[in-house]
Amino acid sequence: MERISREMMRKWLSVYFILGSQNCKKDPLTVLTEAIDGGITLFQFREKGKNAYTGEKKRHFATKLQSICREHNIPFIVNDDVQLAMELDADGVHIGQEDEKADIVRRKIGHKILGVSAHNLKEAREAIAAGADYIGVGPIFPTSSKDDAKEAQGPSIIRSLRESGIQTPIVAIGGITPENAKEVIHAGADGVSVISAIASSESPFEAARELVKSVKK
Ligand SMILES: Cc1ncc(COP(=O)(O)OP(=O)(O)O)c(N)n1
Ligand SMILES: Cc1ncsc1CCOP(=O)(O)O
Ligand SMILES: [Mg+2]
Repeated sequence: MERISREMMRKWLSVYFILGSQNCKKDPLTVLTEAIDGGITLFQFREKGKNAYTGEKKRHFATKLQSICREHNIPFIVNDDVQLAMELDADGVHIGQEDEKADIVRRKIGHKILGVSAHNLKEAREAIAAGADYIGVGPIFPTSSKDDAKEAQGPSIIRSLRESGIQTPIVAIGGITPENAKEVIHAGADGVSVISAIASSESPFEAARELVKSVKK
């Protein structure tokens, strides 16, 4: 397997859904299946926060979500837990500034997809130098899905990264909805990453469809 091309990465970032057991109103497996039917392009398993599964329960839950992704050809990314990603032979890993260092993770995962969170130009440049295939930028808008989230920066952070010459694929995250998704795409993001817009929706299928439409417009 080779490193993913920028072109393919941009396509996959289009509507990037993140989920953990704590985010869902109904059965997470149903939520993921509906979201896939609605058109999501990439999935991240993010099991953290209050009452999050750990150990064997976490691993078992991850394998169920991964099977659904495999059935539908949706790449499966693991948040934070590099060891779990390797054990499951996931398609990639997402890490942030407080996690294991990106260059070390790149060495561990070979050519799997590496996503790294960045909040400013310095972090973005370091992530790219360390081997990130994409950067996750946010929170763009206020979010209640991450306890330790930094202050929202607005879509201007993405515009400013692009104006500073960052050409690596970028996904915007934090408080993104079908209503504001267009704004971040116009600012230069390749896609949007969401938890609550899909996971807390009465209809994850409709929510995913609306996001797909907004990102395309
Ligand atoms: C696509 C994407 N972007 C950013 C994040 C946030 O990662 P991090 O800063 O490590 O915070 P946690 O998600 O680990 O709480 C992400 N998960 N995905
Ligand atoms: C994981 C993460 N990183 C920055 S904001 C955020 C949470 C995004 O969740 P939501 O889409 O519900 O605002
Ligand atoms: Mg993290």
